Amino acid sequence: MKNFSITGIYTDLYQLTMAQVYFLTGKSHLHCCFDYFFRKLPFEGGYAVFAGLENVIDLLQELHFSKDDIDYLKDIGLKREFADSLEHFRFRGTIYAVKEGEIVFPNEPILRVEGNILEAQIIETMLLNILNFQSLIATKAARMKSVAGTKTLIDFGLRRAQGTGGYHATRAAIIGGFDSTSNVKAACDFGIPCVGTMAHSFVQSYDQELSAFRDFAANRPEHCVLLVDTYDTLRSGIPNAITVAGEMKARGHRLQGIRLDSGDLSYLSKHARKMLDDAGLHDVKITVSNQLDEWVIKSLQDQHAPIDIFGVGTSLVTAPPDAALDGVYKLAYADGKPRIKLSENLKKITLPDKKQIYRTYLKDEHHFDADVICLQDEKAPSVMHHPFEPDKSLSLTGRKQEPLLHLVMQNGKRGNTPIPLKDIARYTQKRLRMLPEEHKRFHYPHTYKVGISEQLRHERDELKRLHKP
Ligand SMILES: Nc1ncnc2c1ncn2[C@@H]1O[C@H](COP(=O)(O)OP(=O)(O)OP(=O)(O)O)[C@@H](O)[C@H]1O
Ligand SMILES: O=P(O)(O)OC[C@H]1O[C@H](OP(=O)(O)OP(=O)(O)O)[C@H](O)[C@@H]1O
Ligand SMILES: O=C(O)c1cccnc1
Repeated sequence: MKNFSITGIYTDLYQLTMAQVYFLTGKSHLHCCFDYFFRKLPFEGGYAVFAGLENVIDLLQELHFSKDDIDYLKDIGLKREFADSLEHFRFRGTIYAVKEGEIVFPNEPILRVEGNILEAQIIETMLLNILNFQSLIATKAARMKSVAGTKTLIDFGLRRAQGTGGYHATRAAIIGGFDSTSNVKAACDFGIPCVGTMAHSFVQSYDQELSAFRDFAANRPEHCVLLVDTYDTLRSGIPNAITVAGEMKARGHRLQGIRLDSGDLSYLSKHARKMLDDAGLHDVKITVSNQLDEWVIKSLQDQHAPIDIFGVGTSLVTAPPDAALDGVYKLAYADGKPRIKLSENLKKITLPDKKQIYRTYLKDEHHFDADVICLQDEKAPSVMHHPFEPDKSLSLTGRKQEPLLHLVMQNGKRGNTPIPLKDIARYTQKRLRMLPEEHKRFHYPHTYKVGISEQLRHERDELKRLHKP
């Protein structure tokens, strides 16, 4: 897998300023652990899809500071002694994480970085930047996939994305369930099927729509999808497409499809299907696009629109109404001791120490309905407590449980062979099938239970007492 060329300065200045203090005060080797977790599910949904892990591992393996980076850091005021030491910086930490593509929930320590405080601090911004964005987009994509079912989803988002974010958005879309992309660079780098139709400008540049279709078909007869809504979809676009399909057939080719990009997509697709079928073109596929999102796709499905392919841009890559996943990176352990961050807001008090997450299955053992966070070395807990409401608990006795955190990087080296994107995407769909339906509905999904073990609760409450003035 390839990545943008990213070096150690892909971070916030304060990470380096703190690292400088650790370096100059001889604390660089302090061992610590940071947890990555988020607090709020996006889209008022019932789950999130964890994405970006493989990119993080790849980047951490390569992470270094170039000579130019070091000169720049000196220019902006970092001390020469510290800046020069970065020439030898390499990430040598250890990472535990849930599998990429896993279904995850608020407050779960989805990923843990263990290392010296200098390296663990410097990587925070890059790690959050990648995981928050890709997890957000993978979750949005999964919502679209959940309503598109077996129909094809294409990412058309690059032009609408927040700058180069469109690159990783494509990767995340595939994890969430998209099939292909129009984004050539992402397709090339990540091994994703690369597809495309035609733009209105192509049709407009000809005096006749039919001539445009003919030239396009002649030039790419194996992959020809004609955009039929430039002038009049039913009276011009589709009849012209049918004419060209006939001509292609006579030359031993097949028109792959048509694309509708405006108007009532249900009404037009029904008429288009009938016109194509009446012409014997049963295998010509109908693609639609135009400001689609999960709600429009669901509505079109409910209207039984005979659409084969949905092309989605803006809503996929910008993920409205949530511009970001609120994932954070918090210190949980340092210098041999568990650490806590207190807050007036109970929900913002962090969970101390090195932890594990156990996923708990229903009796059928094919569906999961609760996760419990515990201390790393605990066996699967038999009871879980509500993290903030002391009276609420749930017995887990006799239930199948599965640890979610796995070693993915040890002392700076990848712990496994890279996982192909296709396999990650397959894993996401498999896990989504194991999540009960009530957590997947769009309106007021049932809240998935995430609790803490007795021992973790005890440790957290002791630390709270210790630090409360
Ligand atoms: N049958 C349908 N059911 C639900 N939503 C639809 C349907 N048809 C189209 N839409 C969606 O409605 C939104 C607006 O469509 P609208 O017809 O106003 O725009 P338009 O066709 O692009 O207009 P214009 O002709 O100016 O290009 C789009 O998000 C589109 O995907
Ligand atoms: O609506 P979105 O979900 O963002 O999907 C991407 C849109 O981008 C293209 O339109 P654009 O007007 O940019 O170019 P075109 O002339 O090819 O239609 C395409 O036709 C879609 O409508
Ligand atoms: O290939 C297409 O049809 C396409 C590509 C990008 C954006 N909209 C459409």
